[in-house]
Formats: sequence, structure tokens, C-alpha cells
Amino acid sequence: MLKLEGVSKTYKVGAFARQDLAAVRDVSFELRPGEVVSLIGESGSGKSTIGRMILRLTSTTSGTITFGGKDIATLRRGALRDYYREAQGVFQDPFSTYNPVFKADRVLTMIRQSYFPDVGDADWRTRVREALAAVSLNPDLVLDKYPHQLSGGQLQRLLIARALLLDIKLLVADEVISMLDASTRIDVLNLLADLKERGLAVLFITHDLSLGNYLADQTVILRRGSIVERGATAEVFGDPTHPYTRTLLSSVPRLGERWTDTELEHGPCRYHQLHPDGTDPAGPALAAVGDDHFVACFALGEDRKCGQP
Ligand SMILES: Nc1ncnc2c1ncn2[C@@H]1O[C@H](COP(=O)(O)OP(=O)(O)OP(=O)(O)O)[C@@H](O)[C@H]1O
Repeated sequence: MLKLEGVSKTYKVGAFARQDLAAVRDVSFELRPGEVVSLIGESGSGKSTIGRMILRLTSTTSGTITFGGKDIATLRRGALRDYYREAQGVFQDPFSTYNPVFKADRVLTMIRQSYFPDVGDADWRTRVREALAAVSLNPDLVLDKYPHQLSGGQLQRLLIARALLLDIKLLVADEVISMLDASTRIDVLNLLADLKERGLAVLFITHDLSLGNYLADQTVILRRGSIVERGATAEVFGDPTHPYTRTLLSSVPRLGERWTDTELEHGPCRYHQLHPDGTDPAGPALAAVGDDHFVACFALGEDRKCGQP
């Protein structure tokens, strides 16, 4: 359904935008209907940039992103609107999406104005109630309230309800629970699991490995803009092969903390970011280590056994 092929993003930074910052490098993965893919990496690894490119909030520098076989970069006006009916994002800070001056349910009214101007009042009220029920929100407790009268979890659910009004097929959930307290976190996670049961595909962006494990069918581990390991969640978590994934897994007890950019020790195995002779700064390609398990590894890419110098 959603396919990223060789997607890269380079930002122009510094004085007079003369420096290049490679935020995402040659990223490829797929998302199928009803599947949750976790995109995991530390701060600055390029996760949000990938989410924003999928939602066309940022352009790609190279590579293609297709949705239902169509290159999303080519979508214009009506076709782009249709895309947003099917693909929506919910982001980390729910408070920033709401205008404190207006009641919170204005986010729903705006969807009606933009997408359903011909739907009658009674029909619209039914749709809103259904969408709120799907996210376990009581209409009497949230409609007609200002954002400051609602909790972060309620505001986040309301944003997911807004997406559901559009009958979406893909939800990009970018750190949707990192700002919520522990009890609300599990509620929103369960809600995402329900959405998956309803056939929705979810790209679950997180810096928290344990949360990714909870939900995802597929896991993608990102480091400095590149995928270092990806595959079926059970395989990646059951047999973490890249030293970076191992480092992340060993730091799981520090739940909720943001990782600083972890330095890896260069051991005998060569599946690190840089080729041992320093000739390939682009990093190694992904090599298969299981049925549905790939790891960035020069040794494997060169048909040598992983771990051999
Ligand atoms: N609009 C921008 N202009 C220039 N550089 C940017 C821009 N957006 C992101 N970056 C840089 O690109 C890199 C990747 O950022 P991105 O926000 O995608 O990472 P992230 O993994 O989502 O991090 P976080 O978890 O902190 O949000 C970072 O070095 C960031 O500073």
C-alpha cells in the first residue's frame, strides 16, 4: 500500500544554506493494510522527516514514495486531497495542533467544511459520534470544550477521531504518546491496536523501543538517517544483529529517556556504518539474515559470515 524506495532527504543548513545535512539516506520499506510498522531511532535519526515526507509536508530529495501504486510527489490538487482523505498524521504535541481560542471540536468542524460540505447536520452528528466512539471518547465530555479543559490523551484521541472521519487507510503516528502520562499511554496504544484490527496501516514513530515492540508487525531501526536493521518485529527483537540495535535493546530499562547519539564500539565484526577501509561513506547495504530480517552489514554484503574480519 505504502512503499518507500531509496528515499533520501538533504536539508540545506548553515549560513546562506551552504551546507548539506543528510537527514534521511536511501530508506526503503513497505507498509501493508492492517500492518503496524515501528520506526525506531534516537533523536535526530530522521524519523519525523520520513513521516513528513510520507505526508507530503516535506519534499524528498531523491527516491520515490508510492501509495496504492501512485507516486505521491506527482499528486496535484484533487488527487492530493484524495490522498489526505486516506493518509493522515498525528504528531507528538497535541496541544500545538489546537488553537486555544477555539473549542477543541473545531478540528472536526474544519474537516466537515473541507471535505463534507454537503453532509447534513444529523448525518454529520452521527459520523462524529461514531468516530468518537471508535477512540473511546464520550461526546458529552469533549464536544464544546476548550483545549485547556481536556487532557493530552483526550486531545490526542480527538485528533485520531478527526483522522477517522476521513476514513483513512494510513495513519502516521509520530511520537503520539511520548508526551502522555503512563496510564494514558497504554490507552492510546490500545486504541492504535484497535485501529490496526480495523484494517488501518499505522507507521508508529518512536524513540522508545519497548513501545515499538508492543504494537508492531514490522520494525525499522534508523540510525543517522539510514536503516541499520529491519524486519519482522519478532526477528529483530528476538535476534538483534546490528550492534546499534543491540545497544538500544540493552538500554531499554531506561524507559522514557531520549538516547544521546550512541557511539558504537568497533569490535571484530564489520557490520558498522563505515566500511573498514573507509571507502564507502554511504554505509553498507541491507543483507538478509533471516526470512524477514535484514541488517546493514558489509561482511554479509560481501558474502562473508557476519563477525569475521
Ligand atoms: N526543516 C529542517 N531544516 C534543517 N534541518 C532539519 C529540518 N528538520 C529536521 N532537520 C534535521 O534533520 C535531522 C533529522 O531530524 P528529524 O526531526 O527527522 O529526526 P527525529 O529522529 O524525528 O528526531 P526527534 O525524535 O528529536 O524528533 C536532524 O539533524 C534535524 O536537526
